Amino acid sequence: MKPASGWFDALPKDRLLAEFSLWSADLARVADDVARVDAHVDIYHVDVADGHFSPALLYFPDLLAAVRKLTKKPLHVHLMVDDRILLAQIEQFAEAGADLISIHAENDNVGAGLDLIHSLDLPAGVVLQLGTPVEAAEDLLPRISLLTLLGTRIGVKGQGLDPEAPGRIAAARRLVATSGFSVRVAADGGIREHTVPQLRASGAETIVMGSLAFGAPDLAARIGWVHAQPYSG
Ligand SMILES: O=C(CO)[C@@H](O)[C@H](O)COP(=O)(O)O
Repeated sequence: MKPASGWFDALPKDRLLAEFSLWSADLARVADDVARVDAHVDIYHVDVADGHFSPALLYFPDLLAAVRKLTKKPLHVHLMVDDRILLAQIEQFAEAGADLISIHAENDNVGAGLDLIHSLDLPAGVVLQLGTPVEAAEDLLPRISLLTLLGTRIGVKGQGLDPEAPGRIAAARRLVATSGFSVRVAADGGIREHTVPQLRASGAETIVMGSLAFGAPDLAARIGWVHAQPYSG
């Protein structure tokens, strides 16, 4: 069973949450960017990619440990890594200060990974790539706190939202509602001014913001706008 995830359960449920993707921070000045945006962040999103499971190479445990010293806000680690290193990476990122770890449903070791995350007393999430049926998450719902759906190809930023993404978010919300488990649904990738209302209307409860957050001309106004997005489902 999943451990109690106090901080995650305590986040507001009546508004869209802003996850700030540190991949889109100024990577030469991460500390400056964290100081600049911290007051507006609900959760930091930390992409970890190994160049195999995902084409990118991103973040590593010592870097997360350095970020951990910069903020008290929650750190959500999204592991896009091969099965050969998945379990070791979970342990290392937990040790480095992750508050929530998400792994991919496409990993063969997803069950063992969720067990390990729970044994480290952390809430767990599962992420689905675009081509993976939403129903692949059904049996995992009792064991997770967050279900994230990629809206773009894995490991490439700056892409537009896939047209199937809003429908997949809606399907994920229906799956969670039918299950009766307490799992939030997140949208990751393709988060733009014109896609946020669509994703929220489809049921997204958190969005992973890259350039839309770090490049905002008025960050307070933009996050206020995100928090105020209506959901009528
Ligand atoms: O994982 C991703 C994109 O797939 C995000 O974490 C990136 O940070 C998004 O950056 P933008 O494309 O929104 O600028």
